Parts: sequence; structure tokens; C-alpha cells
Amino acid sequence: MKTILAIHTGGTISMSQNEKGEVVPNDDNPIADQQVILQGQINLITDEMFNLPSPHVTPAVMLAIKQRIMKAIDEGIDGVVITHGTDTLEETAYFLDLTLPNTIPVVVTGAMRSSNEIGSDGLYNFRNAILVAATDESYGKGVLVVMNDEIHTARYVTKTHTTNVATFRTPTFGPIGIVTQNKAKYFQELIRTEVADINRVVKGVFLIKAYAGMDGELFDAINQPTTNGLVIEGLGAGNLPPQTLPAIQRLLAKHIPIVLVSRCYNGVAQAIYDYEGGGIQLKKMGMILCQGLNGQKARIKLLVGLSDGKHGEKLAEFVRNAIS
Ligand SMILES: NC(=O)C[C@H](N)C(=O)O
Repeated sequence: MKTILAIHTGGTISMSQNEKGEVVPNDDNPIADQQVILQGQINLITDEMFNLPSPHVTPAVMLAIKQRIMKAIDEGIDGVVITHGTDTLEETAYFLDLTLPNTIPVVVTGAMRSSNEIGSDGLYNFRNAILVAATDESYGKGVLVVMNDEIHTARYVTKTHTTNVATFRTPTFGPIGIVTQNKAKYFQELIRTEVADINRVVKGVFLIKAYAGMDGELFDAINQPTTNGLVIEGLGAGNLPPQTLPAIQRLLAKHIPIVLVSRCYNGVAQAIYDYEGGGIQLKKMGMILCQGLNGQKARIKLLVGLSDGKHGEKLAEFVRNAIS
């Protein structure tokens, strides 16, 4: 029988609705009490590590979860399930994907409906996540996100709907598997990239979204001694309004790494256009064009790379290679 560690961190999966219809955190996690679900098939160990709505989750919390999992791996655990709020779930999952050795299945899950709502998805998602974590085929696939019968990679999955239970999607690449008839079935492989075994997290890594008519004001506002890095969600295939360029140049002159992704839901940022502010010019200026990650994931990757002490070409290489 496999031993699976369930780390609970909070979120809607552990909340309930009150008489007024408001969703509120609980002192006692209703999911953690439901140990019966796979009794006799799995030895489930529970750690109620945090009870945070996921907008309260920080990189320091992510690091603590990573360190807890490292300890469990040393102790010989077979798999890990993390329950988490869905708002920042993709960021924690990707942080863990980038910082954990790829030795055991690590599965993150959550819920869109709280524990006492009709059609609550928490217990079901939790059960599926445990099944996936206990499946031999789940080894070597990086950190996985299991929601609504689908298995996604932490690298590409994103929350796409504010309330729908089918909110987690993998644009461009699709999920790598499904849970059906109480089994995990895979139909895609994920190629792994570099892992950084960090023990600290840097601050001052920002994310700014571009828009029509944008100028340099926001970029100048973050041009501070405490700024370590910046991700810009650019337009289309990876372009920016020309009025932003002088302020961006001032950041680059200070050797602050700037990563460019696209604000589009689908596709990758590339050096395609050769006009003022086009991707070709941005690349020549020294911006790192990151393929396949959304803004919040690219920010996590930049933060992890910087926290690992990477800089210059090594950092660029680490951040750039999201697809291969
Ligand atoms: N569905 C959820 O979990 C959303 C909640 N606001 C959270 O992220 O904690």
C-alpha cells in the first residue's frame, strides 16, 4: 500500500458557505477530516500546514511547502497531494515544479465550490489527486494539477474562469491526462527543464501588463534600488508601444533582467515584428523572450532563477527555455 502525504494549505476547498451565502475559512478543515475516501487502498498522512486563502500565499509560503516535501521525500513518502486555493494555485504548483527533484508524484488540487455547497467539487478533486499521486505512471512528470477530472502540468495550466468548476485549462498544449473510472490515464509527455534547489526567495520581482497607448510611467515607478527583475506581458506575439522604450532602456541599463511574455491567452512571445517596439527590437535591447509561459508563471520562473543566484546569460537561458 502506498503512503501519500496530504498537505493542506487552505483555499475554497477548506472553506464553507455561511447563512448569508458568503464563503468563509473554517478552523477545522472539512477535507482533512474526510480520511475515509480511499481507506484500505492508501495510507494517507495529513499535515494541515497552512489555512490561507490563496491570495495570502507568498513565495515564502511556497518555499516552506517545498521544504516540507523535501523532508517527506527523505523520509520515503510515495507521493504528495497539496490542497490549495485556486486563485494562486498555478503559481505555487509551478514554483514546486521548478524547485523539487522529479522523484515522486506531487499533485496540487483545490475546489471552486466550498465544502457545504451543492455540487461541491473539493472532496472529489482531493480523491482524484490522491489517486493520481498513487499511480505509477505519474512518476517523472513534474508537478501536476488535478481538477475536474483532468491532469495538467504545473508549467502550463492556468485559471481561466472566476467561478466555473472547469476553470483550469492548459492553453496551446492541453492537459496531459484525465482521471476516468478511478484511474489516471496519460496521453502526453512533458519534457523536463532545469530544476533549482533554492533555499531562499528574493523580493522585488514585478509583473506589468502592456496596453494600447502605454508609456514609461509604470516602468519608471519600479526603477528602484530594491527591484531585482521584471516580467512584461506584451502585446500579441511580443510587442510593446514605442513610448515605453526609454523607461525600459533605463531599467536594462541597470542590468535588471526583463522577461517578455504575451498577454494573449494562447501562443508564445517571439521576435517576429521589426518596427519600433516590435519583438525584434525588444530582443536586441536585451529583453528575455520567454516562450509558452503566462505572466505569473514567468514571474515565478524569474524569481526562482534569481533566488538560485543566476544572472546574465545563465538566468536568460533558465527563463527562456519553457518549451524544450
Ligand atoms: N476557489 C478558490 O480556492 C478561490 C479562493 N479565493 C482562494 O484562492 O483561496
